[in-house]
Amino acid sequence: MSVYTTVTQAELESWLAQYTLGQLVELKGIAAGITNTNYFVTTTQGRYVLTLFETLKLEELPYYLNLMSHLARHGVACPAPVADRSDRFVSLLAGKPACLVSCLSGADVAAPNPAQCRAVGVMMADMHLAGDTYPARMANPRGPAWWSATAQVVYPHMDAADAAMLHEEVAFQSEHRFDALPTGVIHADLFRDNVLFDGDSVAGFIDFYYACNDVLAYDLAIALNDWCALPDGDIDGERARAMLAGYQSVRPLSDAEKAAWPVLLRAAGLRFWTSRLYDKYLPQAGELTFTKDPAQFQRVVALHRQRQDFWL
Ligand SMILES: Nc1ncnc2c1ncn2[C@@H]1O[C@H](COP(=O)(O)OP(=O)(O)O)[C@@H](O)[C@H]1O
Ligand SMILES: N[C@@H](CCOP(=O)(O)O)C(=O)O
Repeated sequence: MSVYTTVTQAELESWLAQYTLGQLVELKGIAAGITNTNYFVTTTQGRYVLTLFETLKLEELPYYLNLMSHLARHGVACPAPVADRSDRFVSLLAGKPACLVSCLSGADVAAPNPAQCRAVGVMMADMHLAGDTYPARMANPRGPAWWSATAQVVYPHMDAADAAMLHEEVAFQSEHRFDALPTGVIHADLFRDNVLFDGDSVAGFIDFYYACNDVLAYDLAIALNDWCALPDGDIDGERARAMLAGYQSVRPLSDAEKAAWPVLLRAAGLRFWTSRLYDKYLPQAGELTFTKDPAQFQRVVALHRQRQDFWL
């Protein structure tokens, strides 16, 4: 469940008085999600999603909410934050930073087809182009410095062979620099549970709270490792080619990005292998970790190490 903070009707009514959204009709908790508390909020003016941030602080939120607003204004399918009468996207509710965003239609897809993978590729490229005019900057909090430090913390909990492989991957990535590749705003966590679909059309990307400035093709590698993965960690070539073709129909990859692609796929696998290991061995109180199997990403990385064809 993902209602960590309970909001009463009365609390919400009083908070909603800061907005021009009419009267509260319904407040309903959302079961899905891991990090934050989410509710569907219906008012006499429409339907919204209320998020109470459980870990991010008030002063950290403008980067993400202004980004979503920027992307939505540029035609990217994503929730648009709603401003209150003081023109703020975020303020405290029940002691937590809280915001309202537009409610999207659609649902996430557990077993995507090639057409859906292509549509995600197209929308990601649109998002990368739209992000070009977003002025704020955010370093990637889950970059090489983070995975190197986190690996040190998890090694003692791991089987010796697995720890050796993790060590090799961290060392391998440290030998590669991506300074010459195009950078910009990336989502950085565009997994299947962060995209809503209406049929084969993207209804919206959600959960932008890992968004940051980093290598654009790395974002595509993160998405491909999840959207195109088979249960054994191998990649379904048909879905991978569809996602890459969709992306490149809007933003063709440069020769330098293509040359870096195999290393980026391993970097994307390493990032989530490491975070899942950390969550498994050092779970935070109240955190839901049962769906996040580190072995899936270890297999993804192991297979990328042996691969010759990268679908380009
Ligand atoms: N703007 C939105 N429109 C419709 N549904 C949404 C929206 N934002 C979130 N949801 C629903 O809430 C669920 C949890 O949201 P998510 O951002 O993934 O939460 P968390 O940050 O806790 O992981 C999603 O799976 C989706 O069903
Ligand atoms: N999509 C990720 C979860 C988000 O990353 P984390 O660093 O918060 O664990 C996954 O499926 O592992």
